[in-house]
Amino acid sequence: MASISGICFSSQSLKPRKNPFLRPTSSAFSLPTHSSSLSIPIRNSPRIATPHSLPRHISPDHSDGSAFPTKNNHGLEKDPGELWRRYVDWLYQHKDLGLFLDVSRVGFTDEFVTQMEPRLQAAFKAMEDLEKGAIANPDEGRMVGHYWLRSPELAPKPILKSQIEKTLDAVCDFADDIISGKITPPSGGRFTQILSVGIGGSALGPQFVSEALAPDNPPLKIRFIDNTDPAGIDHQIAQLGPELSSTLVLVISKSGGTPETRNGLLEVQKAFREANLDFSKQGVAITQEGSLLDNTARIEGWLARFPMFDWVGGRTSEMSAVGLLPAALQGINIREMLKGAALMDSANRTTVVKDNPAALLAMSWYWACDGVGSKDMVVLPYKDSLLLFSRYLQQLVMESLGKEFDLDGNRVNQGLTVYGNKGSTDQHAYIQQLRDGVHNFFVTFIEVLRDRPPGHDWELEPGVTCGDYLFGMLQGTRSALYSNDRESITVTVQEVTPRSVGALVALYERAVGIYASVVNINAYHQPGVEAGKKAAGEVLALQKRVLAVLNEASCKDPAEPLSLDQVAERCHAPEDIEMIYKIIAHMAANDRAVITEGTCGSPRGFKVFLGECNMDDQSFA
Ligand SMILES: O=P(O)(O)OC[C@H]1O[C@](O)(CO)[C@@H](O)[C@@H]1O
Repeated sequence: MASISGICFSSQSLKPRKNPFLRPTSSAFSLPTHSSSLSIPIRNSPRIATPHSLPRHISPDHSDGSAFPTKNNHGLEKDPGELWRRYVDWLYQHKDLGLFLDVSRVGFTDEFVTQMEPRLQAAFKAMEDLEKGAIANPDEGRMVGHYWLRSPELAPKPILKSQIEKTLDAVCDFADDIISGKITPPSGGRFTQILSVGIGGSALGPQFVSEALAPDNPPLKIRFIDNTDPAGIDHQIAQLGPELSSTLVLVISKSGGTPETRNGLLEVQKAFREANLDFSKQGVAITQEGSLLDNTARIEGWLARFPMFDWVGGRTSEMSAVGLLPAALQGINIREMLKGAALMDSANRTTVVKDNPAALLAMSWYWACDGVGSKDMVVLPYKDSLLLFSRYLQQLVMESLGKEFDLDGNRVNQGLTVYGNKGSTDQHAYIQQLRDGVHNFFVTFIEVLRDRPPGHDWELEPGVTCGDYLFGMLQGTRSALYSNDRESITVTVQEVTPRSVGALVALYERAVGIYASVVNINAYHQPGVEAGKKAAGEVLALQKRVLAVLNEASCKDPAEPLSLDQVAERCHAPEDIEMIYKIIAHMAANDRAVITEGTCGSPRGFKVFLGECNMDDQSFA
């Protein structure tokens, strides 16, 4: 009997069919009834005809008869004098932070601004209530308190204030003790590496901040396991090599039950066992009190545990222990990060729209994407160290705004797509399409004025430095895009410092919250993610049934393999035959089942049996 232990897929033979496990979570686009009492200002968009030029979820016939702002028929303003006046008129500056926000290259009209005013005022009120401890995440019945993390005095209860302060002190003390060598690994010497195990909001902030702010020679270097990809995990562990014995492992999970993170932990613990190391002496948990992870860490006596709070969401947890502990261990000044965030929060509490940078962002997003996500946000920092900002923002914005229903239960399929990388690198990749191709985006440039630390610059040709080129590329791209009616926002900071990074995080957290209020959605839950997790769980449950069926068959008659139809029937899941084929193919590729009489591209021909019969397996009984 011929056996094939690995198979290849033919795209022709595996035509997409309905996958019962991975049902779409949102149905096709449909028009909701908008029941909010406020009218939503929308634009007629005669500027450039695109399929998305009218908001899709809002009927233009407002019951209150409000007029739509009309737009300049000749595209965006091009007169240099007018543009300069618009730039000066709308430029926002935060003096203490050295941060500027330029929304002049977004073409909103005065009429649009006037019509947005009541919506933004309502959003400010909602934000004020949120900061005072309202249940701002109604689906989960939770307060939303990430702003208190940098201004504990604003926390609505003294106990919360003291929890925040105590945790911050504990983070600082622990990081100091690790760096100074007061706390040492069992093997002696000092901790030299951090291995951070976490995913989503429990990884993206720490990754962004590390890339942005870690010094060239940090006291501890950081690596991340942020997936359940075994090869990726092996790579990280292999890279640590003998330094595993001086690695501090941070296991970060708010819920304490995320499968990818649990798997990462189990894999790392196995590596520790194989190296004869005691994981508990090097493991640190950051999680909600009483979670599975917290209990494990407590029972196993891990080196330390830090709390995550119920009222801090994963994607807004950078200023909690989640972001602060890894940052502090890398020698990053976390109190400065908090200060930058607090200053930005304070600026964003004004109810004067023009003086409120988060509101200016939210208003510009609304204009640029018709309030329905009709255009994508391309984030282009012109600074290598801010490379991961777009990836960080991707979760913050898309997990917050990508919602099927609004707060009144109407199907709205909201969202705002975020992607990006860095300039000027992307000039030589996809900016060709941005300038000339499909007009489905607006850009956010992140500009950093300081090119290099003082005293390090030099002119690579008379009067021109390397940084001048970077500056020129940014300004040139901004102009070239605008001349072809592509809108952009520019956020400028003096330098990439803990303070400016804290301010950027706070700016976007607030902009997302305000935008969500304006479009009437809950920014603080993520029901769609649960659907994918549930479906993945169902696939794994089916795999267990398949294994049990194969095992039972092998025990009865090892010489008689089963067809896919037989396996599906014995699993009582004939409708899941495609998934069963994929499960078997995956196991075969990993030497965990033997497929006989099969050929690539014709799954129906496969017959399958398990190499060994496990008489103890009662799972199918
Ligand atoms: O910190 P946790 O609970 O492991 O969750 C990780 C991530 O998973 C999500 O819940 C989505 O699955 C994110 O919101 C979160 O940041």
